[in-house]
Amino acid sequence: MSREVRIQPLTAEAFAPFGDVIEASGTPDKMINQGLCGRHDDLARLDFDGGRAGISVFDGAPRTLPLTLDMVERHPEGSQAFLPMSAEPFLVIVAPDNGGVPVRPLAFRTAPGQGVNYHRGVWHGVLTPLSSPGLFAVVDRIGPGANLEEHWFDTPYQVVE
Ligand SMILES: NC(=O)N[C@@H](O)C(=O)O
Ligand code: NI
Repeated sequence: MSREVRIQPLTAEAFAPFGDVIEASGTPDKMINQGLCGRHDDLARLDFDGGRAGISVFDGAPRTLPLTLDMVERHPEGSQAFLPMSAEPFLVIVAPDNGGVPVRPLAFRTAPGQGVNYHRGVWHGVLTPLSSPGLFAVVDRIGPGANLEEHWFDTPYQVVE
């Protein structure tokens, strides 16, 4: 079976088994600030078991395509959200789990203005900007323990356009 993974556009529906797409889509849940701001409310399921929520900034080096994907990781005790601090698309890679092992991954390209929240324990590729600046606000668990499990594929996948 081919080890090529084709990139697809990110949609909330396709990403739903893995997490939440964070974006201002459709009608705001409410208008605030004297009608000058639309609030798109409560867009992500957050989880920080045994810890607390933290906000960090990641400054990621941009990657080129095709991308050799040799590892995915997961955070057993918490969710992890990536909110781009630029309008540049980035690559989102996730993989279904089969008995504690990730199977064939999926790759998505975000649209400008889209962020993602990986649900607790979901296999994902590490932050993969596609251009500079690779700046992201990251909301994830701050607490004891590594909260990190890595899986290195015996044979890497090639993520392609
Ligand atoms: N290790 C770390 O903080 N970052 C990764 O979890 C990632 O998903 O990029
Ligand atoms: Ni992560």
